[in-house]
Amino acid sequence: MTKYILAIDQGTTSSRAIVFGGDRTIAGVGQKEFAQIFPQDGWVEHDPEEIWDSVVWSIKTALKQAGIGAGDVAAIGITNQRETTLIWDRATGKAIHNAIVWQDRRTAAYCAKLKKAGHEKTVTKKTGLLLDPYFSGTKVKWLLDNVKGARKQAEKGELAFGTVDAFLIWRLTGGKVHATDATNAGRTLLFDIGRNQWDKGLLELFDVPAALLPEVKDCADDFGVTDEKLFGAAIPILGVAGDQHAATIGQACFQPGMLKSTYGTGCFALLNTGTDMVRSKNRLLTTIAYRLDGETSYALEGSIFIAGAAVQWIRDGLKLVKQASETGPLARTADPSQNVYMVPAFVGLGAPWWDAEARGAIYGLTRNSGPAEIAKAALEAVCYQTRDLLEAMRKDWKGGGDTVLRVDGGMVASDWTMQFLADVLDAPVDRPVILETTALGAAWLAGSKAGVWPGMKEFAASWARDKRFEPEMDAAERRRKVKGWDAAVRRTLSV
Ligand SMILES: Nc1ncnc2c1ncn2[C@@H]1O[C@H](COP(=O)(O)OP(=O)(O)O)[C@@H](O)[C@H]1O
Ligand SMILES: O=P(O)(O)OC[C@H](O)CO
Repeated sequence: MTKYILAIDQGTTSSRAIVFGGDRTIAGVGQKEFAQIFPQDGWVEHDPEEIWDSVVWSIKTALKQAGIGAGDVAAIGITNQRETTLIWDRATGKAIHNAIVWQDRRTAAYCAKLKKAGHEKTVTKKTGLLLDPYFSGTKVKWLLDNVKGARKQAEKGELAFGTVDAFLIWRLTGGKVHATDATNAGRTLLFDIGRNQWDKGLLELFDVPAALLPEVKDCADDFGVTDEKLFGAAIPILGVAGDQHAATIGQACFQPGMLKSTYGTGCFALLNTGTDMVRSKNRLLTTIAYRLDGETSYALEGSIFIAGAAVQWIRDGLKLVKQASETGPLARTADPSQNVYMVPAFVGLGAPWWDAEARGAIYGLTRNSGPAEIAKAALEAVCYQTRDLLEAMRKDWKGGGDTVLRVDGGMVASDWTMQFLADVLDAPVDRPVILETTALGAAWLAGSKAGVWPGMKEFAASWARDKRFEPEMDAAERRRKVKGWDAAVRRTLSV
């Protein structure tokens, strides 16, 4: 029996497909970036066809690189940028509008209105989330209200809503399956994470017809088979999880108290709290970590909207470097006597501030400040923000944030950043050998379901560390730096 597993990692800036061999090493990779569309201040969109084309291209490339055909693949696992919202026509499979990306703030005023009317408490109780434009619910309403004829069509059952996973499942199965998994459903504002079902009251509040919704399945489940015409053979889709949940799995954070943080476009820290649905008193989110065999494990989550995106801005916007990897070495050359802080609130601030109207700022510039100081401030900002999240976790859950932080995502390639992270957290930071933890998590879901990969225990035991970063900064210096950061954030908040 074939043991190859194909993971599709559909991220914010690129789509990746990775073929894992039976020994869980990478046999082939395909990756394609796609356009970020910014129609207005605070709006972010993706072209659904570009997402689809980049996924198909990546799959074909990964299979070719691995030297195998679709018939050699035992199963597919899908993981995806979460919350990004699509609505498509069930008859044609065509989306009715560009995808509205998780970073998009167009529904900020509507969220503020709902908050003012006192709805946040109920919403948080059911969903573990907050009334913020980040999540899908208000994006769905925006599409139904702003695309001509959409609401009528939705009510007649002619349209389908989904996050990117559901859209890909629909396309991959040739329109046969309309399904998502519990982790993705849990980010929509429409799903009760305690009762594990779509919630009638929330659908009414956000004015979303039930006819739009996908079926919600476990993370390791039967999501149909790919249309044979696509890759030459039908492949079963057996695993699905939002990317941060897949990274939690890929990092083997299966025990309560284990913590991971992923540094891609944004940064997302998840603390496994087991079957305990911990309620945050510090504006963190309660989220489904994963749902396996009908049993739900929960996590506390801190979400930062801009991490690697600040590095991209330094590369593409300011053109201070040619490659993202040059930012760490550049930061190393910065003048240590300068106190430059960047608060990268390009699309508002996420946890624990949740300020949709805040915008980015740089403080402490002098005539001597240059590219090195700005690059350093951008990398440091990601670390300070992680500290803010961990401080909140420590308050919310005994033992929360006191363990080693397992890190992954594009940015963790920067040793300089990881050392500064350990320094400001005053905690060890572990970087694993396999940095593609998100894809690995999706592959494990599919591989274990297919019976070709080991169960949770054996998989967790195979997690291997590449490098541990120990804190080296002295306490007084840490306090001084964090104080400066706190002041910079205060000056950036919109209210
Ligand atoms: N060596 C590096 N130093 C700092 N940032 C990096 C480095 N390599 C990649 N990045 C940043 O990491 C991000 C890409 O990470 P990735 O996990 O692929 O993101 P996503 O899944 O959100 O598309 C980019 O924003 C890029 O700027
Ligand atoms: O594309 P990423 O890796 O930054 O992840 C996006 C998140 O899932 C958004 O919630």
